[in-house]
Amino acid sequence: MGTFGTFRAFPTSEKNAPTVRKGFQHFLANLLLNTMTKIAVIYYSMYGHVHTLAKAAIEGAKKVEGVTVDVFQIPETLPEEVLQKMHAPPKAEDVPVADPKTLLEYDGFLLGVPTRFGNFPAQWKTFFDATGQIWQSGGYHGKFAGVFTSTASQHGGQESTILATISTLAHHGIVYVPLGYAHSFAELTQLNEIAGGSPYGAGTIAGGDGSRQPSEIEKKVASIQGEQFAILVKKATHTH
Ligand SMILES: Cc1cc2nc3c(=O)[nH]c(=O)nc-3n(C[C@H](O)[C@H](O)[C@H](O)COP(=O)(O)O)c2cc1C
Repeated sequence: MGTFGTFRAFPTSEKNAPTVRKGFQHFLANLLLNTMTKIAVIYYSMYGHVHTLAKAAIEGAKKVEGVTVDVFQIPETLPEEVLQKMHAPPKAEDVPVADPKTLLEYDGFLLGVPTRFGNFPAQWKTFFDATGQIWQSGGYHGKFAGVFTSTASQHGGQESTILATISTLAHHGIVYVPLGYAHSFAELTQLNEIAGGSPYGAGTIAGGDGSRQPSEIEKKVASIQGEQFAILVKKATHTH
């Protein structure tokens, strides 16, 4: 290690060779990572529905070569006592909690946003409200975001919840990426069964008591959204 023909790239000795080798491997890994498109799937989920859609979106995004996908959850703002009264199960332990600064490293975000009165929840609002400094410095400017959602009822905010996020994205200069119909026409227009989702983004319908789980169609749409979002962000950010 350290020599290429007669050229000595690193002043290595037998003793420091392993350290130099490790450093070089680290350098190569970083170089590779910098050529990758980085996507973060960030969600808030009180009862697990949005988390399930997030997993499907991750699966879709991971199909795209040259893309890395990380997952984060939005910090809870409600006290444990209130969560218990709301019958909220414990949060996923294997998903790190998002910090606004962490997101600076990513090219695109897929946001999982369950509805609250057709709008986004206070947990998401609190997270966005802590991004003032990043907003001032334009830290998120030019990044991309897609949004998926969950509602209790069929018409309780599948579209409006996603539309409500757009003002925040606009202020940050984040480019909103809709799902559209091109790759999910059959799923979004079928009338054989009740399903969430719209051209604005994937969605699930949880039911009034939260007992309905994301259906196969809804998970498929979330996966399509993840994949198409990853393809677009990759195209937009790594053109060389
Ligand atoms: C305060 C509050 C307001 C809600 N508002 C609506 C609403 O306007 N429309 C609707 O369909 N569901 C509404 N819901 C139901 C949630 O959207 C539903 O519990 C959520 O989508 C489930 O996703 P999760 O399991 O990922 O938390 C509301 C729930 C709460 C707690």
